[in-house]
Amino acid sequence: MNRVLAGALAAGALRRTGAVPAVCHRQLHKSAACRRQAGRSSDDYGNARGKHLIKQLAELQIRRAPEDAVPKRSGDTKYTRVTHPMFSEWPHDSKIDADFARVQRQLRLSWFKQNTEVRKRCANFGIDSSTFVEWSDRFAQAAGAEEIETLRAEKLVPLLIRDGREAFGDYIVNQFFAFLGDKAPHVVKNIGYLRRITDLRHPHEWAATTRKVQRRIIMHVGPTNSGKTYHALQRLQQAASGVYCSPLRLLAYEVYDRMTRAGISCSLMTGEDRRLADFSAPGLSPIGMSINGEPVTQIDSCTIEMAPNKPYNVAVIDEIQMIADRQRGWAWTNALLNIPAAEIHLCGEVSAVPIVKQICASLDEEVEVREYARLGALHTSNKALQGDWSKVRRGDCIVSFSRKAIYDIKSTIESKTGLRCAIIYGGLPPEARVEQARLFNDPNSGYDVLVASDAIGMGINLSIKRVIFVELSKFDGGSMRPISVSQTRQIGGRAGRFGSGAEAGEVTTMESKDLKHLALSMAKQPPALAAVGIKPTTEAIETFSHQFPGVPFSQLWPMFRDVATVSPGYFLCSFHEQEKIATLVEHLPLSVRDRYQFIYAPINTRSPIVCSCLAKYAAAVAHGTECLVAQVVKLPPKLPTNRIQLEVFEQWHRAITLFMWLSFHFPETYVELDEAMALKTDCERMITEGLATIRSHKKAEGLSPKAAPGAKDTAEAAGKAETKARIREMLGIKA
Ligand SMILES: Nc1ncnc2c1ncn2[C@@H]1O[C@H](COP(=O)(O)OP(=O)(O)OP(=O)(O)O)[C@@H](O)[C@H]1O
Repeated sequence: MNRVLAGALAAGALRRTGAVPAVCHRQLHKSAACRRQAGRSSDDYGNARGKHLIKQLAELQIRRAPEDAVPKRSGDTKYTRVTHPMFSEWPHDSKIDADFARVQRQLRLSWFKQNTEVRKRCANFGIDSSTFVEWSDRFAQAAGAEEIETLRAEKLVPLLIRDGREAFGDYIVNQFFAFLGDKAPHVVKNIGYLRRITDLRHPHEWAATTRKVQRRIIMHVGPTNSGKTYHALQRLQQAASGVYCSPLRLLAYEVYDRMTRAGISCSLMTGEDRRLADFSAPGLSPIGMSINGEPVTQIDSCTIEMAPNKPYNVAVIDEIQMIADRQRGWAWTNALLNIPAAEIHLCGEVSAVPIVKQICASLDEEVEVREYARLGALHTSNKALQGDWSKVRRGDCIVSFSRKAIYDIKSTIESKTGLRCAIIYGGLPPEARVEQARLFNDPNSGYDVLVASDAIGMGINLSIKRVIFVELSKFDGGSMRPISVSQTRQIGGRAGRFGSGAEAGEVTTMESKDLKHLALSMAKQPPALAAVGIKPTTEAIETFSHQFPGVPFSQLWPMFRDVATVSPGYFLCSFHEQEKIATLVEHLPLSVRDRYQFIYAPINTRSPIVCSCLAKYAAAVAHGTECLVAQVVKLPPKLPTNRIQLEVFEQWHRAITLFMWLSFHFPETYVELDEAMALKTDCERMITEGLATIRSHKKAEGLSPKAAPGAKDTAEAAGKAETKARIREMLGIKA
């Protein structure tokens, strides 16, 4: 079958087998002339085609009906089209899946051979065009003949479905270099050495001292609101020394606050904020020892990226399922592998159990699993709101994933129901999110409803009675993707928080068409995690860079990824954001180490203000001068009066927190930490005051309920143009 497929592919005969829809075939063989006519480069074309194929996959997932699939047509018993949201976690266990999957893989391999971006990446290693054609052909043939273990359909298809086109493309290129290293080492100069220095197969060996510690791993798993974190924190509170590792600054601060209030000396370490434990209590000296020499309780609360490698009695790592996150997963892996604590408590979803057990087994460490049931009932309603915003009531949380839609929904609800809405989304500073949550939770604040994005999925205690999903798909930077089962459950599970006064929670959707999918997701366990993220060490990047003198850092980074090797059960975290940052500071004379620091700065490269500030900040390090926050950050003098102006403040806030983050990495350059903190507080005040007064320009009365989110608004467009002009002015960019 595989040979047949491989041959068929080469002969362009896939379509005749009936295995691939005609449209795919046409897409694959569209001529260069067509591309020119469409005004696209061949690269763009490659991407568009990739997108198209992914869409085809979504629409054409023909397989045997699983027990929980939604039948599209009555009487269709043999096959069913399974789309959203099961698509994001497509099981691949039946025969037809495997066959279909092989076809998809062939399509991707074919894409690989034709993609100009791939050719460019190979050219970075000195592979010329004809050599590429020869060896990519052999590679595709070997894969088609199932000769390459790592390219078997069972492995590739979940990867494609779960992680998307970009990660999949990276994986194929990486496997191509592995193939060359094996079969044609002469094609790439020094390939053996390059693969040795990019060998990341043994991450547990990076912390040799931890391996000497006898560790006990305890996993607290269960659905949201089941008391997992509560139990782990109870244990931490009793420990003589310990650390809490949080996915969010907000949560790290909450634990710091909780410990300090309980009279336990606790320090806080986040990227932007460091607070030492208060040893001013009588009998305690500043080094953490009581006067008679007995050690005192010392707890550290930190964000996961800051997890220190120092000995503790107890370490708590929260939201362990994030270990599989494509961007940040490495931080959880580092914490799990490296913290030398006698007891490690992991809190999170049950989906993380198998992979954690697998990793710990390789370390000869046993895992004890404690499962918890949800505290308080949660049910999925069998009725949607059917687009009727007047049905929104007190205690509801409306969930949408676009910032603009959130403001529009707020405006619509306020005008249609007279209820007042608080709002929470990822772009708001954590302090403003806490304030909005407080307003929503406080029955006397005058706020009744919450309109929020998935930012509520973690870390904020909310007294929500009912969660209403306006949509179940989210833009992931490249395309709209259904949110995963895990995300849906995490967000939906916010309804009926234990101890919030709303013990029985309800989940529903705005539109009836989404209700079935919501019910499926809420009833389903997220699938077991397949792999955990890692990132290369600075030393590995440094050694690699010496092999390519003169090659820009932004290019070095993907080159490293192309040849690196990781063990099964691990993946290299996405570098795409890092590549963008590397490009921003490319022109500056920075050392490899300094560049490495900058590219892991926690910034959103879609924010023009933050990007511009980063370049200015980095210039100070490169030129050895001091950088004063006031020289770079220029807060607008007036309060924001619309959401576009508010966005400018949000961006400035991120620029200030970036300054604070850098001040811990380059203390001699960024010296005005106190001034930065004052500016940050000022910015937060203006955002909070702005939020209280902002109303959409739109007359929501006249809008149809469905049109409310995402509707065009000319006043806002004018506001946007004005704000853009202001941003340009502030950044000194000519129009
Ligand atoms: N045994 C308990 N006694 C008192 N309060 C509890 C208990 N268990 C949990 N809680 C409270 O219930 C709420 C939910 O608990 P917790 O945050 O530990 O749940 P979780 O399973 O970690 O949920 P999530 O994953 O959503 O954070 C918290 O406010 C917590 O303090």
